[in-house]
Amino acid sequence: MKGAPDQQWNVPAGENSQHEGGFRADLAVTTERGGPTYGEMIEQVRLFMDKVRYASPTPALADEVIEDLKKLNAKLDTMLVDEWTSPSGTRIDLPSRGNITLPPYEIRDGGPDGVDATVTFRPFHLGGNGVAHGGHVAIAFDDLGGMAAALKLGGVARTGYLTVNYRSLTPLQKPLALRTWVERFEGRKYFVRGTLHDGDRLCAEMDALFIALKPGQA
Ligand SMILES: CCCCCCCC(=O)SCCNC(=O)CCNC(=O)[C@H](O)C(C)(C)COP(=O)(O)OP(=O)(O)OC[C@H]1O[C@@H](n2cnc3c(N)ncnc32)[C@H](O)[C@@H]1OP(=O)(O)O
Repeated sequence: MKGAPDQQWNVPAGENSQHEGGFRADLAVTTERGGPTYGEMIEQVRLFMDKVRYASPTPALADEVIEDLKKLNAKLDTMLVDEWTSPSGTRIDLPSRGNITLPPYEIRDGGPDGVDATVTFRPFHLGGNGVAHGGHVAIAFDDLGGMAAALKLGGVARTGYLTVNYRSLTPLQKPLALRTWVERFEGRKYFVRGTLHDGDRLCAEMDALFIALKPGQA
């Protein structure tokens, strides 16, 4: 499983990194932080969200779950770190780099020519009538579009705009092919395109602008 290409997609920051203080380029990428079972922990949280989305608990069960969750939250409270050193988002060996907030994806291939990923929307990504919520599709495009821009420019970029055209329904619980690539760039402006396919069927397309950040820019 891979949450980022082998090739480095973020610029390593040195002592005098220009990005220090901004939207940092030097994410502390690691496959060790959080330990060997961190991925399983994230998976269990996703599974819990799947259950919550569809569960109709009795009042007694809801109270029980609340008490259990309070205990778990109190445990994690003792281990909070800043966003730059949290395993969530920096574990490149895990789906979506271990980022609990993203739809889980795996990178099949990635470089300056683009990103080729497999994304699987979960039951909790339900929009309605058994298919994915459009907002979750946009999140997947945003992250993987940003990755394509980062790989092309060798730095970090923020989304200027992002348009999704929803061409057909996006299924849940099925590996889908998501591709993003830089179509062209002008100075700091990177025009990124993307597609999401279920087999041969086009589910959605992305047209986005990512803007390379200036040194120190947030
Ligand atoms: C691998 C992990 C990847 C993760 C990727 C995740 C990406 C994200 O989700 S980032 C979060 C969402 N985005 C944001 O919050 C960005 C909010 N906006 C901003 O911070 C700023 O507007 C920012 C940084 C994008 C650009 O500001 P700034 O650096 O001052 O650039 P600015 O001079 O205004 O614009 C640069 C060029 O882009 C153009 N531009 C800027 N915004 C837009 C826009 N929305 N539409 C069209 N053109 C735009 C400008 O017209 C200008 O063009 P030109 O050089 O031809 O005159």
